[in-house]
Amino acid sequence: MRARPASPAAARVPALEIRRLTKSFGAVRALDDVSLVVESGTVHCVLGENGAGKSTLCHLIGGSLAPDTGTLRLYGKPYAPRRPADALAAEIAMVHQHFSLVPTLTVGENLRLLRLPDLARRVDRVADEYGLTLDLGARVADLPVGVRQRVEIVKALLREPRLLLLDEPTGVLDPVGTEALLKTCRRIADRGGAVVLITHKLGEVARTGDTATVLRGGRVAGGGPLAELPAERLVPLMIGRSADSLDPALSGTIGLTELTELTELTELTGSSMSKTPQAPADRPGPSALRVHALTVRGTDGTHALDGASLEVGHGEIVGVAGVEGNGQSELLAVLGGSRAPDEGTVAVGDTDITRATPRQRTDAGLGVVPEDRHHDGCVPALSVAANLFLGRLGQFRRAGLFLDRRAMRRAADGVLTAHDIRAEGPDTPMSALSGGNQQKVVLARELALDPLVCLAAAQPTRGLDVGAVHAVHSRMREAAARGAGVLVVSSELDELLALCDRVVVAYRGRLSAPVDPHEPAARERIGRLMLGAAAEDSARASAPTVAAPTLTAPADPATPADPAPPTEAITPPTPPTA
Ligand SMILES: Nc1ncnc2c1ncn2[C@@H]1O[C@H](COP(=O)(O)OP(=O)(O)OP(=O)(O)O)[C@@H](O)[C@H]1O
Repeated sequence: MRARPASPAAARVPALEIRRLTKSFGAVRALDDVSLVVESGTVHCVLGENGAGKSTLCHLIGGSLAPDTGTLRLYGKPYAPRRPADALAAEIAMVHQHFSLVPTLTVGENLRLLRLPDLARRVDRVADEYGLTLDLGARVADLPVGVRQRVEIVKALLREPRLLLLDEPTGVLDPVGTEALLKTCRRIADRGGAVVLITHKLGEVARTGDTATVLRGGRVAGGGPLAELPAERLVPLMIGRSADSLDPALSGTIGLTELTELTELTELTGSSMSKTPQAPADRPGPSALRVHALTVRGTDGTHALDGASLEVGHGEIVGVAGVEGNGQSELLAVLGGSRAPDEGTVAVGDTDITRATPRQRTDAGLGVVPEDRHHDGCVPALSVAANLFLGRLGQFRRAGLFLDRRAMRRAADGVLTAHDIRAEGPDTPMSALSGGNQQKVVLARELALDPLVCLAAAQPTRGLDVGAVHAVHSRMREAAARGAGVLVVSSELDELLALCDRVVVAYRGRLSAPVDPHEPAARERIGRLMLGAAAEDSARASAPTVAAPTLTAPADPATPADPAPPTEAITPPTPPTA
């Protein structure tokens, strides 16, 4: 980011002025008379529940959408972008919720697509100034989503923009990555640039932001300098009810624990924990999920998963913590069937699904919420109803042939209401939903599996507003209470501590022995395991506890899962020094 001229006159000109912006999609008014000002030298946070209009605002500033009415001014001059190239020409860079990288190319090849002069110098400069280094030779498809996000952020910074727009950038980052990004935002603002940061995390807002605007139902619900907007004023503006009404377990997930005003909430954490119910005798298999000695090797022989073992009991919620890139992505990919393990077995109930087809996994009762649900979890061009019943459309076929669309719509309507999914209707294309509402669709679909023996979810509350986080936690607890095993991979340690019965830590492709999140020093112990302390001992200790299971084969072995394409291994990141 280039330093801005420091003349007093220049300092008074806002970086961005938005006046009375309105944008509708058919009958949906996504933005309604929205005005806001972003001063240069500041981080301006835009907050609001799922579907409030935040991304639409970003798209209007970034030129990928045009407003119906309203005007924008950039550094004092009229600004009316009609296409993204106009925004780039005006030195605005954006990082969207969904990645725009070409997965089959390397990081370096993706950067070269920007066609920027002096690319090597720019890459070095971003690495020096912001500490954002990249492995230019790594293939994007092989990178965990957090690293892909870092590539997107570097891409934006390479342009040396005057205004940087970040649409929920930290959802896919682990705490270390989040911290680095927030520092980057701060540094940009301190050097005279301007940042618009869209986030659901109030802790991030408190640590990084200078000013905020809260959107609700497409309108400005409030805003101003954050010094005058403590959390107890922001939360009601965002969700229409007071912070006191929130489940204490939520406070960590949305970052409230970092706000001194609300620390007392965290003391209550634990009061609403799920309690492991007695598993009825007729549950299939000895446990809901058994992962035994799973190994996934890269083409260079390094281990992305290195003999990882894990067991989730019926009615139990088990969390996987860890710094990103320590095998969590590969574990979910193996469970979802997009990657075949080199060694080891996976069983759901009493069914071996190690090499099962997606259909066989579903039939065995395994629901999977993948890490990158936009690409792997849904089909954006299909309707919401089709996405809700993906893989189960057969239940709506009449005479084995015709799809009873009315019945499907009726069923979808019920799910939309039950899960508070904000969509015009079941026929709306998935691509027209806000990011958080897409996430709710994927979760609703996987939770509705019948039978649901085990749900494996990566970052289940990523991108969800505080109300939706509350609902998702409740649903996962309900699924466990009904006897399903729930495996949650999350970069939010607070979320895992609040939600789980046991937490294991991924480190260099291994999983530690479980930690009881209710023990007094659980956070510190997990933190040490995340940095590798005692990981070897712990992994050794846990290995014999999961014996190689004797299992039945899936019902239809006719179509074995495709072997995973050869991939380059990702070297786990060097753990940060404490
Ligand atoms: N291309 C589109 N076609 C139709 N409706 C759309 C389209 N894009 C957005 N919408 C609707 O506009 C409203 C605002 O969506 P937007 O994505 O801006 O919300 P958001 O605040 O970013 O939500 P989230 O936090 O879930 O990402 C929603 O009702 C959404 O369904």
